[in-house]
Parts: sequence; C-alpha cells; structure tokens
Amino acid sequence: MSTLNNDKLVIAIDGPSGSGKSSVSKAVARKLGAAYLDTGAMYRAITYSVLADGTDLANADAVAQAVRDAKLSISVDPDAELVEIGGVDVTAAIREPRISEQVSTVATNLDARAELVRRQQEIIAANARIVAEGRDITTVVAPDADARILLTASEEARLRRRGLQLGGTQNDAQLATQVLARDAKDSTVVNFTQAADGVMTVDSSELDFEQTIDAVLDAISTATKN
Ligand SMILES: Nc1ncnc2c1ncn2[C@@H]1O[C@H](COP(=O)(O)OP(=O)(O)OP(=O)(O)O)[C@@H](O)[C@H]1O
Ligand SMILES: Nc1ccn([C@H]2C[C@H](O)[C@@H](COP(=O)(O)O)O2)c(=O)n1
Repeated sequence: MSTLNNDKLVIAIDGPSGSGKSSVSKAVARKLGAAYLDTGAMYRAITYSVLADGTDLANADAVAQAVRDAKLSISVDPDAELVEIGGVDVTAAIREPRISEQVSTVATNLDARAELVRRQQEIIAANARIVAEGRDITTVVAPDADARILLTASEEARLRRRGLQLGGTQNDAQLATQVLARDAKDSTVVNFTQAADGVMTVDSSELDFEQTIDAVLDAISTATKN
C-alpha cells in the first residue's frame, strides 16, 4: 500500500544545476497536492541582499551575519512564486545571471548554510505535505524524508536546457560559468552528483519534461510503498 495520500508526506529532491529540479518538483508538488520549497531561491535571495547592501561577499563572517539577520520570506505555493527579503519582492531579480554567477560564495559559506538549513527545516516541519528541492535536501535538510531522489541529467542536456530557458541570451562560456563552474564550486561543500544510501536516482537526459515528472512520481510511489 502506498502512503502517497497520507496527511504527512515529505519528498526530498536534489541534483545539479539545470537537471530540472525546480520545474519538475513544482509539477510533482501540484500533482500530490503538496507545498513546494525552492531552497536555492533562499541562497539566491541572500546573495541579492548582500550585494544590494554593499556587504563584501568575500567577508565570510559578514555574510554569515547577514544571513542570520535576514528577514527572508518564501512562498511554498507551487502556483505562486514569491521571494521577499526585508519586505522587498526579489522573485525576478534573484534569477538574473549576475546572481547565478555569485551565489556559490554564499552557498559555500558553512555558517550561512547552517542558518539556511535551520530555516528550511522549520518550513518543512510547518507543512504537512511538501516537496523540497536543492543540493542537500536528501542528505542534510530532510534525510528522513518519505522519498529521496537525485534528479540528474547529462552536462549537454543541462546546458541546452538552461540556454533555452534563458532565451538564447547567454553564450556558451556564460552558460558554462552559470551551470558547470557553479556546480564545481558548490560541490566542494555538498555532494549532489552521487546518490547517498537510500536515495533513488532519476536520470532525465533522455526524457522530456512530462516523462521526467512521471519518472519522479514512479520513484516516489516505489519509495512510499510499504
Ligand atoms: N526533462 C526535461 N526535458 C526538457 N527540459 C526540461 C526537462 N526538465 C527540465 N527542463 C527544463 O530545463 C530548464 C531548467 O530546469 P530547472 O530550472 O527546473 O532546473 P534546476 O535543476 O532547478 O536548475 P537550477 O538548480 O540551476 O535552478 C527549464 O526550462 C525546464 O523547463
Ligand atoms: N539546498 C541548496 C540549494 C541551493 N544551493 C546553492 C547551489 C546554487 O549555486 C545556488 C542556487 O540554487 P539554484 O537556484 O540554482 O537551485 O544555491 C545549495 O548549496 N544548497
């Protein structure tokens, strides 16, 4: 019997940049009638705020303090994306390439991570049914989730998808910086390239978007059968 309809359901999804975590997790959350948490948006919002305040990104202590002080709010409605910091709507701004190029400095700050992990765990605990995605959800934020999935795709597929997503505005070198160089830097503090024990892998390289959603739903169904 599957526990998919249970009142309490936590789904953890990790993977590299451009693998489809955000778009697929959002669609899966809608299908499951669950909340959706984009943890990467939290790292992005802090990066936006630190840059806007003129805090030196290279000053690890100042960045960690900025995270602890941050008045950060994030919607968990999969149909209403909203990220606010200090009451300012930064939903669109945090997707700008300049944020993608600098966010790893926040993501590799261990004190900043500890504070964001704490906040993410609070949000997950406050929502009965939730799909949370990022880089360390299956291993650090929600290691006891009902289903834990690593969503992967080849480098070629991820670069192609990100290029299309950005409407062809970025050249190959810019895409490589935003996708591959970022992953390389982020990988120094978290492992999102190999599935930890008990984590199921879904490789979307040869799947279209709808097939990937179905593959993730199948993996969740398998994990929650007991
Ligand atoms: N299986 C798929 N086939 C084709 N396109 C896909 C597939 N999965 C996702 N996409 C598209 O790829 C793009 C990147 O996906 P998405 O933003 O969800 O990736 P991500 O893993 O969350 O990336 P990041 O971690 O950098 O934010 C989106 O435009 C999305 O619609
Ligand atoms: N749980 C997480 C989520 C995200 N990050 C880092 C990795 C990225 O460089 C950045 C933005 O994430 P994205 O919006 O591209 O998914 O945040 C992380 O370290 N841990």
